Amino acid sequence: MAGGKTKKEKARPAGHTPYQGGISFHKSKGQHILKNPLLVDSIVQKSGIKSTDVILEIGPGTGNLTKKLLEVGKRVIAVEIDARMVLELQRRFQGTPHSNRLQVIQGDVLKTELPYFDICVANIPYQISSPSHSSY
Ligand SMILES: C[S@@+](CC[C@H](N)C(=O)[O-])C[C@H]1O[C@@H](n2cnc3c(N)ncnc32)[C@H](O)[C@@H]1O
Repeated sequence: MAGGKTKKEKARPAGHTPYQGGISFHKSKGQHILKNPLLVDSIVQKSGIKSTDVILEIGPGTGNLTKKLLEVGKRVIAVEIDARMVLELQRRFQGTPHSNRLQVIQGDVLKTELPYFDICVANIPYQISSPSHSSY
C-alpha cells in the first residue's frame, strides 16, 4: 500500500511531524510528548505569553512545546530531569536561529535553583513530585 496511511496513523496537518528523537519514553514516569500541533498551539495561546517574557518550561521532553515557546517568547529556560531528553534538546536546537535564546538545565525542578523568569509553562501530568526513588 505505497503512500497510504495505516489504520493506526492519525491525520496531521502537513509539515507537523512530532519530534521524538528516537527516544523511548517512560510512560510510567509521566513521559508523554505532545504530538498534536493544534494542542501545542492552544496551550501557547491560552498561556498569554508576551514577546518580552522569559519563560520557564518544566519538563521540555524532546522540545515540541519548547519550539513554539521560542517562537512567541523572549527566552526559554527549560528544566529537564532526564539526561537523554537534555541531549536530544541540545541536538534539536543547536545551530537554529533559536539556540541563543534557549537555556537547558538538567535537573529536578524541585531541587534546582532557578534563574529569573516571567511565566512558567509545564506539561507534566503527575510526575512533578521529586522522583528520588526513580531511575532518571
Ligand atoms: C509529559 S512529558 C512532557 C514533554 C514535553 N513538555 C511535551 O509536552 O511534549 C514530562 C517531562 O517532564 C520531565 N520531568 C518529570 N519530572 C520532572 C522534574 N521533577 N523536573 C524536571 N523535569 C521533569 C520528564 O522527563 C518529561 O520529559
